[in-house]
Amino acid sequence: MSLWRWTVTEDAPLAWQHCAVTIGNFDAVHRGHQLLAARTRFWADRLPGPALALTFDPPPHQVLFPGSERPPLTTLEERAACLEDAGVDHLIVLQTTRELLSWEAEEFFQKVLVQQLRAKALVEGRDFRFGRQRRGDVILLEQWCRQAGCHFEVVPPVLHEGVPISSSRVRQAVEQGQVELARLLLGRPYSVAGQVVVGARRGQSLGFPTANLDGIRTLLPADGVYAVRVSEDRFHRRETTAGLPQKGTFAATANPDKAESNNRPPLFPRLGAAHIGPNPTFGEHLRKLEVHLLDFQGDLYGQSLRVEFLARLRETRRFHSPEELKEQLQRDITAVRQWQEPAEKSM
Ligand SMILES: Cc1cc2nc3c(=O)[nH]c(=O)nc-3n(C[C@H](O)[C@H](O)[C@H](O)COP(=O)(O)O)c2cc1C
Ligand SMILES: Nc1ncnc2c1ncn2[C@@H]1O[C@H](COP(=O)(O)OP(=O)(O)O)[C@@H](O)[C@H]1O
Repeated sequence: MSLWRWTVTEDAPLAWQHCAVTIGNFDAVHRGHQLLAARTRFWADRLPGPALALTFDPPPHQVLFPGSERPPLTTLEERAACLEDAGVDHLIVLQTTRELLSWEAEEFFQKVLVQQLRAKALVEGRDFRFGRQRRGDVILLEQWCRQAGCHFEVVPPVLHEGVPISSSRVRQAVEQGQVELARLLLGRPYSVAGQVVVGARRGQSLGFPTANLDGIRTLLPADGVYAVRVSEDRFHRRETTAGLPQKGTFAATANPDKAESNNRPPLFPRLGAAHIGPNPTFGEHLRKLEVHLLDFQGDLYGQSLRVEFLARLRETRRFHSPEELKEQLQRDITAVRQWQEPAEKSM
C-alpha cells in the first residue's frame, strides 16, 4: 500500500511526474472507482510515470460545511489498499483547505496537474466536478487536456440494476443493513476493523464468548445480527497493545502463526456471528459490535480484527431470559454455518 500526504505548496516528487491520474473522493472504492483505477493503470503502462489516484482530506464537503462530519466508508489506508488492488500505484492525499477549495477549476488544473505532476493522462467519470463552486467539468477538462498534451478519458458509469453505482448508494445500503447489496456495489464484502477490548464478560458465562471491537473508524451497518468473516486486520497488525486490558485466562491462547506452524488449520479467516447494537436483554444501551467466532476458543484481547459482512440474519431483540437469548444464538450460529458464498455471477 502506498499512501502519500501532500500539500500543494510543496513540490511534488519527481517520481510522480508524467503520470496517469484520476481525481476523486473514492470513499467507497466501489466498482465504478475500480474501473477508473484500472483505466488509470492502462494509461500509466504506456507512460513513463506512475498511476496516481488523487484524493482530499478532510473531505471537501466537511471543510465547506463544518458539522457535516460523518464516518467514512473506508479509512485512507483501506482506500489506498483497495485502489492499489484495482491498479493504481499511489494514493496521494491532498490536504484540503478553504484556500485550495477557493481555486477556480482551471487554476487547480494548471497548478496541480500541469505544473506539478506534468500529468500525461487523466481519467474521470462523466459527472466529475471540481474547483470553486464545482464549476470544472469534463467538457472543460477535455479542452484543457487537449491544450496541455494530456490524454483525457471519460469512463461511463458502472451500473447495478440499471442505476449508476455511487458512494452514497453504498452508504445507504450499509446504513440499512443491506450488506449483500453493499457487496454487489463494492465487488467485495463491506468491512470494518477494530481492536478487541474487554466487555461485560457475560459472553463466556452464556457459553458464547464475543470479541468486542473498539476504535472502529468507519460506518457501522444498521443494528442487527450478521453472518461475518473475520480475519486479522492487515492495517493495524503492528499497532502496540500497550494500555489494552490484561489478557484473560482461557483454554488456549490464539496465535495465528503458531497455529499454522503446528499444521492446524489457520486461525483466520474464520466465520462468525456478529451483533451490532445495544444489549437490550441486559438493559445495556451502548451500541457496539461484537463477534462470536465459530469453532474457536482462545484469547483475542488486544488483537486487531477485520469483520466482513456477508449476510444480514435478523434484528436485535430483547429476550425474556438469558436462556431464550442462548437458544436464539444457537440458531444464529446454525444460520452462519448454512450461509453460502454467492455465485460469482451475482457478486
Ligand atoms: C450473534 C449474536 C446475536 C446477539 N443478539 C442479541 C439480541 O438479539 N439481543 C440482545 O440483547 N443481545 C444480543 N447479543 C448480545 C449478547 O447479549 C452479548 O453477546 C452478551 O451480552 C455478552 O456481552 P459481553 O461481550 O459484553 O460480555 C447477541 C450476540 C451475538 C454474538
Ligand atoms: N469463539 C470466540 N469468539 C470470540 N471471542 C472468543 C471466543 N473464544 C474465546 N474468546 C475470547 O473471549 C473474549 C470474550 O469473552 P466474553 O465473556 O464475551 O468477555 P467480554 O465481555 O470481555 O467480551 C473475547 O474477547 C476473546 O478474547
